[in-house]
Amino acid sequence: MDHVAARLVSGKLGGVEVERNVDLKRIESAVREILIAVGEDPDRDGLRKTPARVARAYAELFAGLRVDPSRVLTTTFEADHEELVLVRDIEVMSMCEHHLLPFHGVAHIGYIPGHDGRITGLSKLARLVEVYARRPQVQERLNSQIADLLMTQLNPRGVIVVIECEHMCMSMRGIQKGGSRTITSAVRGLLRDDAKSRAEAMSLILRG
Ligand SMILES: Nc1nc2c(ncn2[C@@H]2O[C@H](COP(=O)(O)OP(=O)(O)OP(=O)(O)O)[C@@H](O)[C@H]2O)c(=O)[nH]1
Ligand SMILES: [Zn+2]
Repeated sequence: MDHVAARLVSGKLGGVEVERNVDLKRIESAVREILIAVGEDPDRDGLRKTPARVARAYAELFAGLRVDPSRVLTTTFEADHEELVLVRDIEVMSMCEHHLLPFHGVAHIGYIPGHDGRITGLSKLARLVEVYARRPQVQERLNSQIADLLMTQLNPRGVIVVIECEHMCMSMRGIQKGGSRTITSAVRGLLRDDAKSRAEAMSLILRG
């Protein structure tokens, strides 16, 4: 197995090099065992390559475990902008750590730059979502990890992250309530402490 494929298709996630390879063979043998355990024949034509496919898919879906998120926001600019910057509807695709089933939806990320007026590239916010989402996750942790890293690295006056997702573990199995969306939020700094700033950000987020 070539090393780039073992890491991820491109070898990069969130614009950052994926650090370690994944043990594809180990995933393959585990998937083969699962297929046998659920009553399938892993040697039938349609399933013969499935363990290897799932291994490559998992290498991709969990590549965020092998990327250092603090390397995503390295580009910052002087912009002399001290008001809210908000990127809405950033696609989120993650895997629930309880059932290893997907949850998907959108993230809205806003921040008020620090007094130095430094901002980051807009795409970096989406890249940060990607790195944290490609791990076994719960929505709440995904949400606070994004907010906390922005606070630490960008040194802004405030951060707000709102995530809305549908969880396949609630739609396809268990309670089977398709279409329900879970909304979580994390607010930090001025956006937590100042009701007017928070209300302004929330109204922009909820407008869509
Ligand atoms: N808070 C939170 N819960 C989640 C998330 N994803 C899945 N869950 C929940 O995790 C819980 C796991 O509950 P358990 O009782 O241990 O597992 P279970 O028997 O499969 O639960 P059911 O889904 O109710 O059938 C479920 O209530 C899921 O809905 C998430 O991102 N955040
Ligand atoms: Zn789940």
